[in-house]
Amino acid sequence: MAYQVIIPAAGQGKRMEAGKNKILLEVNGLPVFIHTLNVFQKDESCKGIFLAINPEEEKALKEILDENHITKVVAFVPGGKERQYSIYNVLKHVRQEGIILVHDAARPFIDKELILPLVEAANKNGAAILAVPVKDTIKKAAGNIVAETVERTSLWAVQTPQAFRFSILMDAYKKAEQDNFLGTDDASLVERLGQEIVIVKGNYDNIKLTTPEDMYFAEAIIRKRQERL
Ligand SMILES: Nc1ccn([C@@H]2O[C@H](COP(=O)(O)OP(=O)(O)OP(=O)(O)O)[C@@H](O)[C@H]2O)c(=O)n1
Ligand SMILES: C[C@](O)(CO)[C@H](O)COP(=O)(O)O
Repeated sequence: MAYQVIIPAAGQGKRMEAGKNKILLEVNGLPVFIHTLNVFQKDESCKGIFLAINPEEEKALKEILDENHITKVVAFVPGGKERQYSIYNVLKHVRQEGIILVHDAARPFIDKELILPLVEAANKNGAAILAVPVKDTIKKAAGNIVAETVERTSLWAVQTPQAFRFSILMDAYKKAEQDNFLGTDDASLVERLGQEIVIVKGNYDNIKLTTPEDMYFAEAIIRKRQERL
């Protein structure tokens, strides 16, 4: 089933403390964002990649994409101050039909086998997200004092891709703009429409590279995958 994908890549990577956009860091000899885009480049169901970028990185990104034979990028759109604004900027450039995925450039280990069930769930239900059961106990706190232990069996650690019927996602973004609402994922905007969101169980390899230690987790994931070959 065909889809298009928005890949937000316009962050600064502050928490990675690398002094540059973390999606340009290399894992196993390739930039993080190339690992990510390769998955969609190789997926015949992916009919177009739309990138939110930092304009000052455009030339370098295009050179790297050419070197790696990534040919499906349809548009390079300037990102915004927040992840949500970057995605909204891109949405206005996407063909307004079918299923649209949003996937973080900073999540290079998405398993291609998970994309079809996610797209099918979004086609059937309107919206679907990848998530994994939380493994740690989660508590709410006031400062450093525990306020509440959150019951774990109903908790999920949400990932990307997140998949939507295009019209639903666009309506959600328009409402968030009208209401001046800022969310940390796209599904939180869609939930505000009263739209049901289906969870598709993902896997724990699909980490978001966020802080320095995530880079050695990344090396371990690559090694595990190479051993399987
Ligand atoms: N204004 C922003 C912020 C983030 N992103 C992208 O959204 C994804 C998830 O964001 P995050 O992990 O928070 O990346 P950064 O914002 O770069 O990280 P930090 O918050 O540490 O600066 C990343 O691929 C990032 O490039 C984006 O396109 N535009
Ligand atoms: C969208 C996301 O990856 C789902 O877990 C996450 O919310 C992004 O958070 P970030 O702080 O913008 O990286």
